[in-house]
Amino acid sequence: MAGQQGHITQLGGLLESGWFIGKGRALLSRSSMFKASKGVAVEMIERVYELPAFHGLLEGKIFLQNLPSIVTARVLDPHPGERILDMCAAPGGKTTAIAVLMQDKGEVVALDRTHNKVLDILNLAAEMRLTCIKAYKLDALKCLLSDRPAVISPHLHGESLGQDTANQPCISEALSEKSLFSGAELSSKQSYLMTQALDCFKKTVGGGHTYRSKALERKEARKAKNGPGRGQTNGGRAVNAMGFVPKTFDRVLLDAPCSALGLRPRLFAGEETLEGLRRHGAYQRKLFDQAVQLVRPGGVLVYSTCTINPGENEALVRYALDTYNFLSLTPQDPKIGGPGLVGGSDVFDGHGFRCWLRKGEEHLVQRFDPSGPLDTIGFFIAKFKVEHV
Ligand SMILES: C[S@@+](CC[C@H](N)C(=O)[O-])C[C@H]1O[C@@H](n2cnc3c(N)ncnc32)[C@H](O)[C@@H]1O
Repeated sequence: MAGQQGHITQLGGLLESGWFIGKGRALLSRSSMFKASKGVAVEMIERVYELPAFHGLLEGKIFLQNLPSIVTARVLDPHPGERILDMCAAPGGKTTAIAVLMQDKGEVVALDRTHNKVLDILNLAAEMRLTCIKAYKLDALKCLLSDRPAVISPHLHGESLGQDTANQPCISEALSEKSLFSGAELSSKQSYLMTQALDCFKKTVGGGHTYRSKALERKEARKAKNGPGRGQTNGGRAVNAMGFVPKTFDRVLLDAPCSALGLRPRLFAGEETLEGLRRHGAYQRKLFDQAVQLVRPGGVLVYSTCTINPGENEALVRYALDTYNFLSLTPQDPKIGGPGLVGGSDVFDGHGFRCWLRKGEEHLVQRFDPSGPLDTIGFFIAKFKVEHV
């Protein structure tokens, strides 16, 4: 694309490998376009394709997804009736794709650490009329109940307990015989926590002696007047989760926050430093350490990113396989992306990101190259079988 502010610009071109998508008037100078992170750069005045905007159109029926995102949900291979965890879920693209594949039967637990993003997930689920999605606000670095101090969080008392007991994961875990008594060996800390949660539940709800704070009474009055609010939220408030019992999910998806170096179009690039890339890698490993413990024996863990940085992709796989001997890479279906990178690079030395895949492992992952013929965003998917006992 060429042009100066105010000039008519041809977008795209009639190149053999490209498209002519129309003519537009540049509203910013070329240099401002590449500096601005927001705003309208070009006003389209003549289009070849009159494509409508997808968002807001056919609400609940269409949700625009990148091809690798759909592939990720399919690679996870969720089945109706299963219990799935989507650890970093907002805005819920993959969460909803998973729920659709499960025919809305079973449970998809979707987490995000940001309150409003949890509301986005709930809104999207409500829009698509998917009832098996339960979204909670939780820092996925603190997903494991065994990591919590052996005290009951204040949110178990009073208001939130009275409002939405069914949606409190720790309580529903505590009440679920499956989690409490079948197979999952609980540490003394977890048992203590469970007992406390049960006691708390019996005292406040089960026994009929419900404690009702003034704040709860005010909230209930508002709810009676205004309706229940959006989705499963309490009048627009996301529910906090405390964490989950280890080894209780059939499948876990970690679609990790990343450097997003695969995203296209990317008008503003060049912010990342090597140190920043390393920080992403370190953060992803911490999230992975949580994810791996939540999968039941024989279950599946899928790790994905929308970056092309091997330090966040192949190096994470190396870390996973070298750290957890009960993990193995498992073939993916569908397999559309190319092979992963074998070897390593000294550029990533010093923080354990130097080593990537070993020969033979490259075909068990999918790497989507944004400059390749598939014309997708850059993306990476690894699928692990979890065999711990
Ligand atoms: C790559 S996006 C997820 C995209 C989403 N899976 C989808 O397909 O729609 C990463 C998300 O992780 C969330 N996140 C980052 N750190 C987190 C943490 N410690 N706990 C929970 N969520 C986190 C961010 O808020 C962001 O929404």
